[in-house]
Amino acid sequence: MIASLALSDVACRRGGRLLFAGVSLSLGAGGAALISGPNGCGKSSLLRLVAGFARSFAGTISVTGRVALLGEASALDGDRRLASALLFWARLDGLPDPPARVADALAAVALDTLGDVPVRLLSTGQRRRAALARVIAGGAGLWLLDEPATGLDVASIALLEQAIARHRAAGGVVLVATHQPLDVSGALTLDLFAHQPVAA
Ligand SMILES: Nc1ncnc2c1ncn2[C@@H]1O[C@H](COP(=O)(O)OP(=O)(O)OP(=O)(O)O)[C@@H](O)[C@H]1O
Repeated sequence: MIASLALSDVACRRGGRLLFAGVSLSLGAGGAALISGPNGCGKSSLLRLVAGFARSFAGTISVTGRVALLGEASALDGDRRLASALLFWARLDGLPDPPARVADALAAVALDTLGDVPVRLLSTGQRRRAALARVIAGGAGLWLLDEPATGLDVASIALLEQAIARHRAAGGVVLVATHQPLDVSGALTLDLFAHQPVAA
């Protein structure tokens, strides 16, 4: 799996306000970083910059490999059955054997018995795990996970941590914005609060 991420002196401006500046980070194969900081300091905004959905105000961002963003919305069709909704995206990803990829991803998040259930009927935590299954099945090298543990029970948090560990062992890279402590061994930590601009 090919993946790397390098941020150099990145600054972000939203709504006319500088959120953070001077953010640098380098992650190679198997690397991980946990982004922390109070509400509104720009964690989600940083992930969106890396995903290419917005432009940084300053600095450079370089990404190698495909990127998957786990955000608030799962983008899974609520009317489709879970396995079918995942299959839709897995086919678009163009990787070999999409049904097997989906089955493996569902097993990884312990939703393998719910593949026939329409997405809209899933519970909050199950929907979050379904979104993670989509990331797992997609095979992207760089995972951008925005509050992936929100709504998850203890067992599901362990599954999330295992999925991250497996992804890194395969050479993947993970950038996680989280308020909750997660067991991600050897992860770098990035406290965005420390990068808030100093008032003039
Ligand atoms: N499109 C936008 N236009 C203007 N301001 C925005 C936009 N998107 C986000 N913001 C502002 O940028 C700031 C940072 O938001 P962001 O969602 O990145 O914070 P966060 O650190 O992820 O917060 P939380 O911990 O609450 O998830 C907030 O004040 C938000 O209102």
